[in-house]
Amino acid sequence: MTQVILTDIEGTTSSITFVKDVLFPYAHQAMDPFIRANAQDPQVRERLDAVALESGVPADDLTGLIEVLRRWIDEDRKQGDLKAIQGRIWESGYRNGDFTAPVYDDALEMLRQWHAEGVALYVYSSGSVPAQKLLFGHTQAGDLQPLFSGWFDTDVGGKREVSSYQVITSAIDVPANEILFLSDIVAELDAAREAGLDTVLLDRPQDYPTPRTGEQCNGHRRVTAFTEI
Ligand SMILES: CSCCC(=O)C(=O)COP(=O)(O)O
Ligand SMILES: [Mg+2]
Repeated sequence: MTQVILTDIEGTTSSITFVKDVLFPYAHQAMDPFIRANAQDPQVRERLDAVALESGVPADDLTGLIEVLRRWIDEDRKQGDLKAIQGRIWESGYRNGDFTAPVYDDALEMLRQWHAEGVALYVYSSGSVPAQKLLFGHTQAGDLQPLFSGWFDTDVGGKREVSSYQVITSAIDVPANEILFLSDIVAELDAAREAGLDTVLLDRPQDYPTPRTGEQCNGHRRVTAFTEI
C-alpha cells in the first residue's frame, strides 16, 4: 500500500521547457551581477570556494568562477553548489514576479487529491531545497508548499544512486515498498527500484514527443499524466 509519494520536478510535475528555457537562462544572465554583489556573503562564499576546488579556478578569480558556473548551467550539471547559487538567483525572479512556476494541471489535481486522502507527499529534485520551495511556492495555482511533508535535494546523494533512496527511506521512516517514486528519468527509477521503492515513469508527450516504449521503460510502469497513476 502506498503511504508516501516522492516526486521529481522537471519533466514530472513541471515542464522541461520551464527549467531549460526560463530558469536556466535567467540564472545564466544574472550569474555575473549576482556573484559580484554577493561574493562576500558567507553562504555564497562557501559555495564559490567549493566550485574553485572542483574546477581548479583560483577562489579569488570571480570572472573565472562565473565562467565555470555558466558553463555548468549550459551542460545541465546537477552540481550541488551550482544548484544552491541558482536557487538564490531564482529567489529574486519569483519575488519580482519575473516568472511563476507552471505545474501540470493533472499533477496539481492529483497532488491535492493524494494530500486530501492522507498520502504524504515529498519532493526529490536536483534543484536545491530552497529552489524547490520557491517553485512550489509560486505556481500558477498559488502556494502549494503546504501539500508537501518534506523536501530532498542532492545533499542526500545523486538521483541515480541507490544509496540516495536508502537515505530518503530512512529519513521518511516508512518501509521502502510503501513509497512510490515518480520521475521522467529511467536511470533515477532504476536506482529507486533497487532500493526497494515502487516506481512510475512519467512520459509526458509535452516533454517526450517520441513515447518511450518496451525496453526503454526498463520494466517501470509508464504513464503520460498523474491521473493515470
Ligand atoms: C527546483 S527547480 C529547478 C530544477 C533544477 O534545477 C533541475 O536540475 C531539475 O532537476 P530534477 O531533478 O527536478 O529533474
Ligand atoms: Mg526530472
